[in-house]
Amino acid sequence: MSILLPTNLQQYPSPSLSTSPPLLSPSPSSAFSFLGTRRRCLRFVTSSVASLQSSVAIGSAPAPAAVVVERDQIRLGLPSKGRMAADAIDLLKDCQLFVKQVNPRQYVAQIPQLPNTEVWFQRPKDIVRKLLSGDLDLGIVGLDTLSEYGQGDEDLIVVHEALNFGDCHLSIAIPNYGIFENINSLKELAEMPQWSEERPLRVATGFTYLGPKFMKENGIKHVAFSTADGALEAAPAMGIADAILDLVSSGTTLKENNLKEIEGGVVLESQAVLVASRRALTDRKGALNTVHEILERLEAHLKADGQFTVVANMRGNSAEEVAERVLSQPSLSGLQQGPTISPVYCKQDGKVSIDYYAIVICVPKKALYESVKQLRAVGGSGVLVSPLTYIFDEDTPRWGQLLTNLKL
Ligand SMILES: Nc1ncnc2c1ncn2[C@@H]1O[C@H](COP(=O)(O)OP(=O)(O)OP(=O)(O)O)[C@@H](O)[C@H]1O
Ligand SMILES: O=P(O)(O)OC[C@H]1O[C@H](OP(=O)(O)OP(=O)(O)O)[C@H](O)[C@@H]1O
Ligand SMILES: [Mg+2]
Repeated sequence: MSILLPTNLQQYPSPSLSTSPPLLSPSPSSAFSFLGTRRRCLRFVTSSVASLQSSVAIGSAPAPAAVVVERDQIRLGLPSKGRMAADAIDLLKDCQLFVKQVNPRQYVAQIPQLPNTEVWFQRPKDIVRKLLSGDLDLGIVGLDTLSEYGQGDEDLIVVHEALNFGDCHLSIAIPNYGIFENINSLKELAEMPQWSEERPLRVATGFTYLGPKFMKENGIKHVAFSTADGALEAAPAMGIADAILDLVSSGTTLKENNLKEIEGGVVLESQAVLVASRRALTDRKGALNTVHEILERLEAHLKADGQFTVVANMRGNSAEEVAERVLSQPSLSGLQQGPTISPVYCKQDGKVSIDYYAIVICVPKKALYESVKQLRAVGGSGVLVSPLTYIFDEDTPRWGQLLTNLKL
């Protein structure tokens, strides 16, 4: 199986973990479509071809436009540094997938539990770019980065959309003073008389794809974007911009810079996602199996992570009667399955009898105290609460969705 790569984007010519040498093949026209990221690749290849053409002039063989790399290893991209890096590794660890990185400056690592998979540490935006170019097969990044740099490319498939870390949202913010003091919604902002073709609303953002797209979708015409690499919240006070479009999590940076969010100004809710290249899943041997295993582990862990196991004793005449009492409680009646009820055998005066039943239920962490109160209300005692590590269902719903998406 093979993936097509622009010639000079092969950045890992001899990775110690790869076994197969690169093979040559013609480039498909689809390899460089309308996307910005791909346009960058195209420029790269075009200049490479130009320099190769001059070498043709002095007698070398004509160069192929693209290279197909066959490799046995599935490549998973993880953030090399920044907010997402440690959390991504921790999440995998919680799924019993241990990333063995010899030292933090080494950008390749292995996961012994997935022998056909190698981890490559990259900046999040480069993970998306390399998924598109075929240099990576899977990746963990924020949905914001995926949306900004993936630009809706159909080759990118979100396999798990809620990895439970990196929560933030991409939002428009404006000053909470001056002409903006009474502006509280995107509609009000758009309708301000100040903006015209000559003097548009100036927005500073690092999201130069999502920003204009959002404004266009919301019918905001007189708008101009500028960009910077960070500390965007300074732009309005510096007089460089009227508004900013940036990520917000705690809201502290906005507050400290006298900025406020506005109704209708949220472009995207984001958290970490597992993303795969469609081409890799359909063409690369072993990729689908690897995704299945990672997905099963993630789902089992993430589902369990939000719940506790609760065990309680309950006096009763029969298991059915105890079950009815438990299920009469509003917080407990929504249980997907269960309660599991087992008789507790007691020996009294040489006779074995059943006076109590042990009930086992799983409850959402947020509903724990309410559930305990309701258990007590129907006669529960000796309530034990323990963390749940994994819940393996019959199959993962996301796996079914993935197969449908891949038309498999
Ligand atoms: N408060 C936040 N600010 C920025 N990103 C956040 C925040 N909270 C969660 N995130 C997530 O973390 C990602 C950014 O992580 P980090 O800043 O390490 O990335 P980066 O892409 O390396 O940034 P840069 O290239 O600007 O240094 C975002 O894409 C987003 O998904
Ligand atoms: O809502 P908060 O919790 O305050 O977080 C939001 C801020 O964090 C990020 O900046 P970062 O720390 O990455 O700095 P930078 O913009 O200078 O790169 C983001 O760009 C916001 O400025
Ligand atoms: Mg910032």
